[in-house]
Amino acid sequence: MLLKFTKMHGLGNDFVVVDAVSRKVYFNKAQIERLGDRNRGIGFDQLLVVEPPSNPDMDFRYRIYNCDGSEVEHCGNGARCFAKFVLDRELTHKRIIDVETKRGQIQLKVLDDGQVCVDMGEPSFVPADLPFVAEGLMDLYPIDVAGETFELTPVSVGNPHAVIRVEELSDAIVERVGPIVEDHERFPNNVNVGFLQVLSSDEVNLRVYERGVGETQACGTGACAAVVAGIKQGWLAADVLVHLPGGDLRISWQGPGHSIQMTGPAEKVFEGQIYL
Ligand SMILES: N[C@H](CCC[C@H](N)C(=O)O)C(=O)O
Repeated sequence: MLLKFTKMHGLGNDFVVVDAVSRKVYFNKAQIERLGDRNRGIGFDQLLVVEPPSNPDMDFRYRIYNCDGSEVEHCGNGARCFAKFVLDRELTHKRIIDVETKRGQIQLKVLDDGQVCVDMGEPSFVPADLPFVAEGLMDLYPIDVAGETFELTPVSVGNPHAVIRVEELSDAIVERVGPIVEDHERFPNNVNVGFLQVLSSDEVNLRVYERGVGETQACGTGACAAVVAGIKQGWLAADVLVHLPGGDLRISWQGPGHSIQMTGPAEKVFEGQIYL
């Protein structure tokens, strides 16, 4: 089967996007891993599959797969690229788009400058919502990583995140600690690991070791998780500029009962086709 796709990225977090509205297409785990392989396939952090909605009140459904083939609940950078994709391909002419994902319903607004504002839904700090194995509710959760103790804030943005505040964002800590926490037994479904350096109450540096991928140049849900964790801990204000290796995201959260708002770019790189 000849598969047509669009290669896109959000701040260097890269995607292959497939239109499964015009023509149904399904992928098995092995196909996703091969397509995602940067040496033997196309290469991507995530595969995004755009489908018709199951709920008639929604405009689309889109499925998200990490390059290891695992299907996940939410993808912030992917949501922005999804919005650009469906407008570019004239699958819709709406600039406010309602979408079903595995985590639930989200709303995307395509702004006049081409940036996309995403209502990312409400976060949860309840360990069971990630899931994260914990004796009870705490502010910060100590976790043992190869004999060293780190304090983390568990956050669900629909997908699971462990946010660890650090004084310095060294390669060593991301490369050493990221893989161990991502696969830690206290996260039964694994976890995305964010390393947060607070510069001021409204500006941070962030690196994310993503579940099922490794470190990416940017992580939208990771930026959301880091900001709401910082607000919960009293480190951050309601509107934060997040510097990621691939660029900046603006994240806003007005507190419990409110959705997180994320605004950022979406870029198309090329269109291609490949035999599955
Ligand atoms: N690796 C994530 C999914 C992609 C998230 C990231 N690319 C984003 O922009 O939010 C997970 O397994 O939950």
